[in-house]
Amino acid sequence: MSRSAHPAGPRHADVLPEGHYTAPAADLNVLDPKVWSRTVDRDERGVVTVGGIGVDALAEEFGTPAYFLDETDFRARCRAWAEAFGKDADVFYAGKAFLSRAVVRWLKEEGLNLDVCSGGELSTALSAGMPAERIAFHGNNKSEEEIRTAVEVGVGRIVLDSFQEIVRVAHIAQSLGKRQRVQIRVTVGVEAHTHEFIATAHEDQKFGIALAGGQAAEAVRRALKLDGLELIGIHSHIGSQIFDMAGFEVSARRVVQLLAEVRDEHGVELPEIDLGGGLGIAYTSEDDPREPHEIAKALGEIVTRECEAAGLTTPRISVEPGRAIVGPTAFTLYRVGTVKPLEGLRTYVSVDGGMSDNIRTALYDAEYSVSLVSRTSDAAPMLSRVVGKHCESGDIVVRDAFLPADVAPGDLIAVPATGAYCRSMASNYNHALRPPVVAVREGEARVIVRRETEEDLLRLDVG
Ligand SMILES: Cc1ncc(COP(=O)(O)O)c(C=O)c1O
Ligand SMILES: N[C@@H](CCCC[NH3+])C(=O)O
Repeated sequence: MSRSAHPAGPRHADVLPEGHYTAPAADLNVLDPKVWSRTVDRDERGVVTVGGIGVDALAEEFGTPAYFLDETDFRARCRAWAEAFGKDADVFYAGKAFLSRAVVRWLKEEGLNLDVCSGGELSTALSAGMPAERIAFHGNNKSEEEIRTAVEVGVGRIVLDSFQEIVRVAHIAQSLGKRQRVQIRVTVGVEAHTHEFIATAHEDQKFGIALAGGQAAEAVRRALKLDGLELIGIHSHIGSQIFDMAGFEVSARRVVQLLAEVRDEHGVELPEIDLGGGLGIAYTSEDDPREPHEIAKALGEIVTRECEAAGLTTPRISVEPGRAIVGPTAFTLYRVGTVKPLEGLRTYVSVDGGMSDNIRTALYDAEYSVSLVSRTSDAAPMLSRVVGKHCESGDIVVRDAFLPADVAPGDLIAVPATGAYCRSMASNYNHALRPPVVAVREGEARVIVRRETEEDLLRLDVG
């Protein structure tokens, strides 16, 4: 993501401070459809609406801060992924991005499968009626209890992450008189172009078993020998928020090479490969994500080509998009509190949430956009930093963005593209109450995850 300093000075700065920010849009009132979900608009009063409901009414009914999730957009994205990959492939929504029972029901209705990575996600999925065979269970350190539950309920696949886990899952399955379908997660040695904390295919990190040095081949050797396991394929996930397809292509090629080695050594053609998730979304107008059909085409072609070259039957492909489905479907609505202009620097616009509802800016230096949504404004663009109310100077929601210079206490501002990894990574820092998630669809809004209350926090504190 390239950013350049804008030549024109904002209201409070004759000389622009250092920072990475895009030039303000020609009209700050215009909402870029790249970063806003599909039913977002402005009404005749200038108030932003989602699913036909104004944010003023939403703030009044549900309070702020709150996440508003555009269900129409979520379902459309599920369908786009399912259609792009077609009947010969499987799409597993990665629940870590955001999971609730309503989401599980939507996934089920739209024909998607689900990737879970903890006992908690598994029980949410099951309690909302996701059939176990449509669930993949991930994790680098699944507990014995989690494995036992997953095997007992009959999840469609467990993705094995280490040599120890191969044995652990085999023993548990055997003790339950079952044969568990499994994939082995390999690290293909790709340096994905993303933040270091969310890249997962290089060798020096905790996930998977390296292809390098024949370790993955050894893992296959061991898994094939164990009665409790039915090895159905190889899994690779190279990281998250990735735009460049090159990493996925290298990964696909290396996974197919392993399938060919397995065929040569064992006479077995593993029927599936999973290329993970990680597809990037637009957080600002400068980001240009790929559409699901482009991704499906690129991955399908590379796998088919490599398999033909190796004389293999093309395996069934699966993918695990999380962010690319839910990320763009929600925005966080905040009420502006203190507005503090710092002469020669920028204006700090404080909101009633912060790093407790969006840790991504602090954790990954993530970039977000922000708009004034309770009204339009013709005021000049003002270089702003949207900050929260936590006792921490790094409590930044949007590092550098332009808001109209007349933004004032009481205004509503919204940060788009917060559907993924915001509510799911939310915390109670400073005893903040985690905000609700409100689903909006065709003129109706309903809470799908309620706001935490002080009683919730006090109940955990058992003295
Ligand atoms: C194994 C696996 N699958 C899928 C995902 C989902 O990634 P994303 O939300 O970037 O699509 C992740 C997270 O990075 C993951 O670790
Ligand atoms: N939580 C990260 C991505 C990690 C994805 C899961 N392996 C984010 O917000 O971008």
